[in-house]
Amino acid sequence: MSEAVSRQTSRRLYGSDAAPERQREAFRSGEVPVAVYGLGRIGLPLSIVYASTTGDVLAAATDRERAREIADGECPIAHEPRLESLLRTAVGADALTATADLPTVADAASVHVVVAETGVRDDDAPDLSELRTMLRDVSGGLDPGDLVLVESAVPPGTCEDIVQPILEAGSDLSADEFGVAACPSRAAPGRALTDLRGSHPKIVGGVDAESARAAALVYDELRVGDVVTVPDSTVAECAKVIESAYRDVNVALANELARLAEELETDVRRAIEAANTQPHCQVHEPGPGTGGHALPDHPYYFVNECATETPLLAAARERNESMPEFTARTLVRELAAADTHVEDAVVVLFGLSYRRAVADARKSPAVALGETLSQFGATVVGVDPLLDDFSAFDDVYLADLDHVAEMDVDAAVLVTDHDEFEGFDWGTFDDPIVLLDGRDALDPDADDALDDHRVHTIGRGDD
Ligand SMILES: NC(=O)C1=CN([C@@H]2O[C@H](COP(=O)(O)OP(=O)(O)OC[C@H]3O[C@@H](n4cnc5c(N)ncnc54)[C@H](O)[C@@H]3O)[C@@H](O)[C@H]2O)C=CC1
Ligand SMILES: CC(=O)N[C@@H]1[C@@H](OP(=O)(O)OP(=O)(O)OC[C@H]2O[C@@H](n3ccc(=O)[nH]c3=O)[C@H](O)[C@@H]2O)O[C@H](C(=O)O)[C@@H](O)[C@@H]1O
Repeated sequence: MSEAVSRQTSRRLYGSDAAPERQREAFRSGEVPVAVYGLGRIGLPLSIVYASTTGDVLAAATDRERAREIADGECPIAHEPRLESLLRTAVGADALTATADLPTVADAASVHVVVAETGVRDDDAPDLSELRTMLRDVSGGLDPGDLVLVESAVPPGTCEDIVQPILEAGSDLSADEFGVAACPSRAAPGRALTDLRGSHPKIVGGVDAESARAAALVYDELRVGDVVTVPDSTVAECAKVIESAYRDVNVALANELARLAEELETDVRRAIEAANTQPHCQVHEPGPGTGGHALPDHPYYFVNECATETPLLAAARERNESMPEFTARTLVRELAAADTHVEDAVVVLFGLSYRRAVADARKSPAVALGETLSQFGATVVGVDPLLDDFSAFDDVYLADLDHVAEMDVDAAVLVTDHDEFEGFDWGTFDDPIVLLDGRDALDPDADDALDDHRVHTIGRGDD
């Protein structure tokens, strides 16, 4: 094969007959044009990891405003360490080109990384609408030898049954002319760049062996962590869903055990900690519920998409989804013990995001908790120093942390234990309040300011 053709094939990885080292060199040098579609919580950090590896990535957003913002080096994602500075560096070095011109991007790239939001709809059926649209955009510019890497979390079988057919239909190519691999992101918000660089292995599964080979080469160059190549794309998709389902079941176990604390009149949290000193026992932590993009959604990829019954996964979902109401009813009981009726109560929710250190209220337990307490007649106030989008909280008044102590408060619930609450002076409330700790974040023995308040911790039946 002539040098020109060989160099041409080194622009493309899927089916390339260039020597593997030549392919790696072509990828690292930016000769293999890469596009990342979807510049959100995962896609934007990922595009920066690509930019720092290849020196030239096309970052494709649907939203022209977001593309302009990123092209100007402005970072739309908060609370991701180093993201803002690395974005400015990548844009300044012309290593990252942000655009909303999707057809041009799709034509230019030969590695297409798709990071569309996925999840389930209100009826808990998979919602792949954003991914389908993104794939149609990609298919318009797909060429023989291109490789599509699906980073989104999707139901098992998606790459074979949905991704490939959409790409074939939109490109007039046959499935054996391009590669598709499931490469589900395992990054956690708040540490996305660290995780994307390789804090744990990257799972890769191709619709065929050549897709898997090319995808593994890309991630081996991109990351310091190991690449785990599994037999096919469905196995990779399944692994991601299993991770979330395992965590959901484990948290559901912790929450179910926590509900026993009152009856047993014991410290179930401490008992879990003691049980976990056994290497085969790793029960997670009880809390007021489970939010985010994974635990509330991914188990339904099995429960609602498989004909085979999965009662354990369904039960875990039910247990975790009922924790906000359990938390609300526990608060009503504690208020009554303090001679306060919930209808007369002003209740402050500390932490509205779905977990600590993130600014994201997606399916946060605080949403259901606020709604339930409002239905019980309470006046509910929310405080979250990280969050900037409060659109999920219809029934909740918002307050700043600095002003909440000036309010006439009857109760407070620690829903999400942001670090920003650690220095809060609980002594600034004029009168004793009911204080429900959903995250075992308070320490009455160490903090005298708590002495005047009626403190109860979910999972503790002896406090
Ligand atoms: N957020 C998280 O904690 C994690 C999410 N994931 C998975 O990563 C995937 C993406 O999640 P997020 O980044 O949180 O979603 P996101 O909603 O923050 O980002 C998706 C982005 O894609 C853009 N977009 C939609 N259609 C597009 C198109 N046709 N072309 C270009 N851009 C388009 C949207 O405007 C948005 O900015 C999901 O499958 C999720 O399950 C995986 C690990 C962690
Ligand atoms: C298997 C796994 O650890 N998945 C991670 C998870 O991250 P995510 O940001 O959703 O946070 P998380 O720590 O799982 O917490 C989810 C929810 O569950 C709650 N939670 C979590 C752990 C626990 O012991 N108790 C508990 O109540 C959290 O408060 C939160 O409301 O989901 C991410 C995702 O896929 O969206 C994934 O990339 C991350 O690696």
